[in-house]
Amino acid sequence: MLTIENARTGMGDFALSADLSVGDGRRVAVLGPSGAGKSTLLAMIAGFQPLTEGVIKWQGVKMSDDPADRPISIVFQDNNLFPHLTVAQNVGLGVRPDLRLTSDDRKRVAAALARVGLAGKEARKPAQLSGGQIARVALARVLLRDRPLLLLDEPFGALGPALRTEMLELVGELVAETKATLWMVSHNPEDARLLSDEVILVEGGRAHAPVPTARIFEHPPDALRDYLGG
Ligand SMILES: Nc1ncnc2c1ncn2[C@@H]1O[C@H](COP(=O)(O)OP(=O)(O)OP(=O)(O)O)[C@@H](O)[C@H]1O
Repeated sequence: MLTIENARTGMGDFALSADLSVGDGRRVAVLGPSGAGKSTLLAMIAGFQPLTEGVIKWQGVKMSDDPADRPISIVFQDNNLFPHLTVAQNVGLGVRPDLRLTSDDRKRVAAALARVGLAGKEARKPAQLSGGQIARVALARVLLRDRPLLLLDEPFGALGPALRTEMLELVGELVAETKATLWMVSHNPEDARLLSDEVILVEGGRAHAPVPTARIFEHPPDALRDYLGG
């Protein structure tokens, strides 16, 4: 379980607080108005955004201050690929940041790429891939890292609706296979409906406790009513 206890952070005149927990294997959509602090919440969990108060615990133990030591993979909107590295190298970074891959590592990279539908694309550079394929490379890296918490910060926001649905379905399969807990920031409530069990609403300087997705759609809070069309 991930527990955020009385946590608070701030940047300039912006402040965000959170006091909530999410069980293992849950799929959580993080929704809320633009600028409300959705990315900030993920950055707090990942360790990029320091807390001014409170603590974040994983399985009851305070997480390391070093983001690299946290049990987390994070994918951002730009999919954080290095343009000068090949697809295989970009994925290999997930296991060995110095890219000294053993033959066993290379097999695992190839298997992860095959799992996301990119068999045979190992030697390409990101510029030689479509938007959907780039997103798949980022997911192959996540698969290889095999961390129990997967944080997605709008990684499919630039894709068209059909492709986005396809990618969300793939994410659903991958988290089911790896039993990871998913935290997904989205601007699109349909993404939440498709993939999440629970919704965390971020608004008014607060990340609220998770609510079952169905209940959010039946009784949308004011902050979501506009883009839920209610
Ligand atoms: N470096 C900074 N200094 C001061 N304020 C900042 C800084 N970076 C972000 N902010 C503010 O922090 C708030 C939260 O930003 P954040 O990116 O977490 O929101 P968000 O809900 O993810 O937004 P969006 O949906 O538009 O991506 C915003 O109001 C933003 O203006």
